Amino acid sequence: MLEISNLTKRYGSDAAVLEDLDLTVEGNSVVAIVGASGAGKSTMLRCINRLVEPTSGSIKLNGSELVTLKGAALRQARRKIGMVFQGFNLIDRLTVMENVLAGRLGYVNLYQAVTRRYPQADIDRAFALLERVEIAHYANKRADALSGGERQRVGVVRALMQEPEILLADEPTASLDPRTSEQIMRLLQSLASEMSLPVLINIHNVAQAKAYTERIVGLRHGKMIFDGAPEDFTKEALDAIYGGIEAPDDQLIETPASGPRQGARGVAHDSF
Ligand SMILES: Nc1ncnc2c1ncn2[C@@H]1O[C@H](COP(=O)(O)OP(=O)(O)OP(=O)(O)O)[C@@H](O)[C@H]1O
Repeated sequence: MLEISNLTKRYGSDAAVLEDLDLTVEGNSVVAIVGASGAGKSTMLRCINRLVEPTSGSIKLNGSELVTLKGAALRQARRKIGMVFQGFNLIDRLTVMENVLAGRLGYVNLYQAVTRRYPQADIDRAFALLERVEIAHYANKRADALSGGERQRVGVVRALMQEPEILLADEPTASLDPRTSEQIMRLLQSLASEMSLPVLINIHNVAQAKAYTERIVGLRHGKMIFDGAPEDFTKEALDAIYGGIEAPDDQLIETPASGPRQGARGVAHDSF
């Protein structure tokens, strides 16, 4: 379980980018973080994995305080936080398997890391996860030979190799075509439930947030102004979050069964 309380972040002496944020996310739960550009979505994820230092407040993962950690304790805690990135962050010249095993770097010793001699159990787990996301047949291919959707699956598996207690995804579908985006969202949703993982997804595409997550958190200027179920995410909530930018009505009526429509997605992504 993730418990964020009174989280505030200021960069230097600038105004707060996150202000007094409270958020609790249980295992299994997929939460979309939406908000206009600059609302503080990435800063929030980066505070959780401590790539950004929170100014004040508390972030607990399964009861352990993350904000005060330093050195080795921080490195150990970071292993428990899986990250999925918009640009996949793979090493192109390495194989899929090598990229995936990089998820174990926080666990193996220096010799194993440098020589890339991973324990057999790690290799077995990597294969099992690659099979789960249906790309095991690409294990020995170079990462740059894969399509965007396949690369993102590698990114997801690498994060899962960390045996994370939470998965953070920063715009995981923004570089993908609409159909592939939906597959990745569905995959994240299934994995959250199979692995009892809380998953936080920063996402600009409101239609996908509504279709593939069970809770939406809306940020505006660093404050949480919506926290509720997708069905309660009305046009008023959308307008409040996006500051009067007129949202097309059809963004609000999508369901997982029908899937987001091309038009709605285009507007959501381009407008926000
Ligand atoms: N390292 C930094 N130093 C100073 N200001 C920063 C830094 N990183 C982010 N900011 C500022 O913090 C605010 C929030 O940025 P953040 O990237 O968290 O927003 P976001 O909601 O993720 O936006 P986007 O959707 O465009 O990625 C912005 O005003 C940004 O300029």
